[in-house]
Amino acid sequence: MPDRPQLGPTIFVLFGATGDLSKRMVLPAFFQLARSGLLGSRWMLIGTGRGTVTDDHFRAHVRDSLTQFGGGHTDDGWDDFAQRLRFAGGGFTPEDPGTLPSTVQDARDSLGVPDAQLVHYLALPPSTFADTTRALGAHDLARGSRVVYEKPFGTSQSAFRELDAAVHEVLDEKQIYRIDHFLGKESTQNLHILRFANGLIEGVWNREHVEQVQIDIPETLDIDDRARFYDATGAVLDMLVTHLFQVAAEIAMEPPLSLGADDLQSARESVIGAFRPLDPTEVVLGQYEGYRDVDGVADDSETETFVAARLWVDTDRWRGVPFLLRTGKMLGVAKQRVSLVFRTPEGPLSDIPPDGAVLTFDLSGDGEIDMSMVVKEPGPDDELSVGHLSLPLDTMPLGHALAPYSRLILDVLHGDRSLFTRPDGLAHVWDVADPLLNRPPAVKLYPGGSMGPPEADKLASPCGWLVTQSTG
Ligand SMILES: NC(=O)C1=CN([C@@H]2O[C@H](COP(=O)(O)OP(=O)(O)OC[C@H]3O[C@@H](n4cnc5c(N)ncnc54)[C@H](OP(=O)(O)O)[C@@H]3O)[C@@H](O)[C@H]2O)C=CC1
Ligand SMILES: O=C1O[C@H](COP(=O)(O)O)[C@@H](O)[C@H](O)[C@H]1O
Repeated sequence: MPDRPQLGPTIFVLFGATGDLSKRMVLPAFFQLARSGLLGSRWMLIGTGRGTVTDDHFRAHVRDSLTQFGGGHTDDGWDDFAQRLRFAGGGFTPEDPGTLPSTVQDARDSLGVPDAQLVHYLALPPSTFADTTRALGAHDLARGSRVVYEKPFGTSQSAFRELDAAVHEVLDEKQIYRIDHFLGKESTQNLHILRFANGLIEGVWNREHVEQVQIDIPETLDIDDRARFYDATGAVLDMLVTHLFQVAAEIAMEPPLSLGADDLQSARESVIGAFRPLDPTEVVLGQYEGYRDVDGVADDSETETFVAARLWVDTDRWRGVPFLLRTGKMLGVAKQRVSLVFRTPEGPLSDIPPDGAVLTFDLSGDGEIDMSMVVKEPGPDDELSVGHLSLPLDTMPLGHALAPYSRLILDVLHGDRSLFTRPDGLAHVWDVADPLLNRPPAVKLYPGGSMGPPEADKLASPCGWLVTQSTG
């Protein structure tokens, strides 16, 4: 990231500040930015909610969140951070703004800047996005502001269009930041940086050299702490058409004119228009055994906790190359792997190990890039074997990895929209998902700790999934 200019005076309004996402992700991310000196000194954070909470109670809540989810090191920098926190209660609807307008005015007065940049972060249930946006317009808090929408931004083509229209009645597209935190991961950004910075990689980034792409995010997590949300959502909406599609678009995109925000966003979002609508016979849905016994899950729930899909990208670069996508809960291993499997070359060598040449991006943690290659086994004979090279990104000497939410919030504060989704891309997402949503295959049961229903393995044949239970 090139050096960023100093942040101007900013008021960050966190809607849903006492909720789960704020506690686990947004507040720790904000604290990381403050402690790293990336926020400068001219900012305030206002939490909002429907209850009436004093500033001091809110500060105590924030401190608890940081202790629990921010790595526990709150002492350094806490006093300065705490005195910038305020709470505005009483809810926020088009009819009644509660105390938010007056709290914003107080924050402007404290900063001594009447036109401080307003950033609204909607860490709220998606059902409230439209009304909260209307309320921003009604109470004169939308003008010149930036508004961050959590996912999912719509749950079907029609719901997406309705929400998009409601939001655009109040805001210009340039003010809107639809977040997908997988785009904020260090390794995800390396999908385009590694490619465009290295001719060696860019030269083979196509169907002539790549046999298949795997985007594989198995999780060992269950859904106990968010069962109601999950049961109404499922793996297809929670992960497949959101995070996995955006990562697929990062891989599949054509070179943008520049890595400037508009060009990068355009390249990524427009290739989604070339994703072929999913064929339900190329999708496997699963539910882990015992899911229906979880508190908050319906006894007869058909919600999928696992999805594997074969996606085709109909561009000259990728025609005929399967993109294999897989994710699920309660699986045997937790990994976040994106792999390009290279074709075996024609030539003088026979017995080349299949799938020996693989470039892998590990999206978890600070990220890692790995390369497997077929090499000669040292010794007297020409025995072939597969060797591995690893580049953990946290070993880069000048690196200071930011957590995905920290990176994306920083981008919003600086008005950089490169890593956010656009409505044209999202409209295509729903075109691609529609056949699956309308004609889903039967959900197969799988035992917790396995790698999902066996039918998913057939989708990936002949190569098979690179992440297996023993990879863990
Ligand atoms: N939690 C997670 O792991 C993830 C969440 N997300 C997304 O982030 C957003 C927030 O999620 P999460 O924090 O889990 O949600 P919560 O259910 O915890 O809700 C957040 C807050 O919103 C307020 N709220 C709830 N219902 C309403 C309502 N009807 N009207 C107005 N305010 C309401 C509540 O605050 P109060 O009572 O103080 O008003 C609540 O604490 C969602 O869009 C979700 O999809 C995305 C990725 C992961
Ligand atoms: O958005 C979500 O992402 C998480 C996985 O994200 P990560 O931060 O662990 O990489 C997933 O577990 C969750 O179901 C989904 O809502």
